[in-house]
Amino acid sequence: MTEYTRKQQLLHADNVCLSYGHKPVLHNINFSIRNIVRPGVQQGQVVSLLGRSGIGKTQLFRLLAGLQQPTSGSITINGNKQVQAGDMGVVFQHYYLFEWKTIQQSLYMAAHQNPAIKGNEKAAVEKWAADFDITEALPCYPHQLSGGQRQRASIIQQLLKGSSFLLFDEPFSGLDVCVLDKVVNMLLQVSVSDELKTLIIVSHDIETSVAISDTVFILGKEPGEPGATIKKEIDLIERDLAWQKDIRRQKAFIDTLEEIKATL
Ligand SMILES: Nc1ncnc2c1ncn2[C@@H]1O[C@H](COP(=O)(O)OP(=O)(O)OP(=O)(O)O)[C@@H](O)[C@H]1O
Repeated sequence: MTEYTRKQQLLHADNVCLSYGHKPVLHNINFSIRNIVRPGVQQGQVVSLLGRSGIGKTQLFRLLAGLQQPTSGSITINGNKQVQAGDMGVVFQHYYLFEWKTIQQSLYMAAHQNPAIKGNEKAAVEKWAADFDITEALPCYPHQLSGGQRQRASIIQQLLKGSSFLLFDEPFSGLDVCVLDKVVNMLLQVSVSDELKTLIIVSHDIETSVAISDTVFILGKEPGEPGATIKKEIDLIERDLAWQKDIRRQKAFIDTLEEIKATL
């Protein structure tokens, strides 16, 4: 069993509800993300929020990103700070990039927003571009890139801004198997780049999400309930399913997928 402790609370959703008029969408959402500490290992957090289509994932994503306010309840980060737009690096499903700027220009712009790399913006852009194999794409405009390259550029853009939270909307959808592997490795690399870095993945791809996460939250709703809520939290570290290569063939992994499908 991997040795680890969950330390201070990095993000806390407290009784979050969201309604549109009389239509409740999210109801009493409660969960926390804590800092994982492993002796001798630099380790960030990778959390997945899973749920079936139409359950409210996008709405919760928008609340977490601070793009929308809950009808009641609160989402706080780093102690007691109410989350606001800009607090989290947000990687949207369609990888928004400035179409009129080259990738290099967009990445420099992101780097200039991060005081921690002031004076070293060029080196930082070049490093991430090399690490994620898009050096050749730097002089190109977004429309000249493949979907996978756009996605990597978009992730680097958020990384350069230096936010401790990165929020991903369906990062695995529409990718072929080879690119999917690259993206998974990239996310894992990002998650260990800083102990306090937290990746939150909102997805309906159960298998890939479970394969790279340490914790899974399942959003669900029973008939008659006023909105979707967190039905289950699965600690994948406790089950010895986190940070493992070739986990997908293990029985415990397959059983966990079945358990999640039954909860959705
Ligand atoms: N502006 C709005 N007004 C009223 N209802 C809305 C509004 N936006 C979203 N909804 C409702 O909120 C619910 C959840 O939608 P949401 O897009 O979050 O689902 P989802 O889990 O992301 O689905 P998918 O996986 O299919 O994208 C749906 O019933 C949707 O109709």
